[in-house]
Amino acid sequence: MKQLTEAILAQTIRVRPAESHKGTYGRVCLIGGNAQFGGAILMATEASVYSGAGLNTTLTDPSNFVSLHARLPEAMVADFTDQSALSALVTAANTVVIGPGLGTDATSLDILTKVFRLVSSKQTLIIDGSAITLVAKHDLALPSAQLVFTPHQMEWQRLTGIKIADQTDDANETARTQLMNGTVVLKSHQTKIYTPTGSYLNTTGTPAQATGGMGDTLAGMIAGFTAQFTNQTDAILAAVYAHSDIADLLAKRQYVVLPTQIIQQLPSYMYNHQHK
Ligand SMILES: NC(=O)C1=CN([C@@H]2O[C@H](COP(=O)(O)OP(=O)(O)OC[C@H]3O[C@@H](n4cnc5c(N)ncnc54)[C@H](O)[C@@H]3O)[C@@H](O)[C@H]2O)[C@@H](O)CC1
Ligand SMILES: Nc1ncnc2c1ncn2[C@@H]1O[C@H](COP(=O)(O)OP(=O)(O)O)[C@@H](O)[C@H]1O
Ligand SMILES: [Mg+2]
Repeated sequence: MKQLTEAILAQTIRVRPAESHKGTYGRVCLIGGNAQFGGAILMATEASVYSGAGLNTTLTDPSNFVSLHARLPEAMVADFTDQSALSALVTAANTVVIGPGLGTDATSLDILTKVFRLVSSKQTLIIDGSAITLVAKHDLALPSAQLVFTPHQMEWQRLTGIKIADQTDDANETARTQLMNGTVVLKSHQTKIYTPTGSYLNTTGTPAQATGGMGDTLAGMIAGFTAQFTNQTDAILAAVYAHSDIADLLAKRQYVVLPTQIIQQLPSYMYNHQHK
């Protein structure tokens, strides 16, 4: 297993060409946030916007529209039960993220299965939070897209049946290949990333990050990075590294680091780590 270092940032985050526009930096479609978990999709969306994705649209429960717009006028919104909006927005996206705060009821399952039918092989699909639990519970067939699963250890246990104590590198890599030809970001105090081209250990991170919404924020960052940077594996690795590196920087002076504080740091952090 290779260790991730700061080199992944310069390898991934490029100086922006002058001759470019919002369309150059990708379209992200984020799906989640039921009436109970609006904060999750709000943080994921904010992380994608602040990572620099060119256009961001959030499909969520309408009860979240006002709060989302009040915090984040840059993002567009649509009702996640509106079939024609879902269809148009998912098919137009470069990167789709589904799951933060989606919930696991019949409506959530219906949305997830529709999204699985809509995505195609050129798109990156990030499956997080409730969407992972739904795939596990209903044994859903996976679509042909560039798949990225972002489970924490309990979600990985649900998905693979491997108990947390038995989640060794060999078992995890075997389970990844059985599941799909995609990437697994297995989140814990030492996050590991299993990709078709190798496995990586994240070397950044702090217990100051152990608070609700931290993974929702990572899912949004992975969306923002994959939408605008060409190499999808590097984009995932750079997002994982940056998410926890920013937390480490803040934790030098803070007992707890909030997901929204990490998001606020993204534009300056990326400015400091961009490369020609
Ligand atoms: N503000 C919000 O709206 C929030 C919404 N959330 C959403 O709530 C839904 C349920 O997700 P949860 O993860 O809370 O619930 P889950 O029931 O999926 O998992 C949490 C359980 O897993 C256990 N666990 C074991 N190892 C763990 C590890 N390494 N990391 C994290 N948990 C571990 C925890 O102790 C806990 O009992 C998701 O859709 C998620 O996106 C959460 O992100 C919390 C914040
Ligand atoms: N003790 C810790 N050390 C380092 N990182 C942590 C620690 N606890 C949690 N994290 C990170 O916080 C995030 C938690 O993700 P997740 O459990 O999905 O949160 P949520 O669903 O509440 O948003 C992951 O990126 C994980 O690596
Ligand atoms: Mg989560």
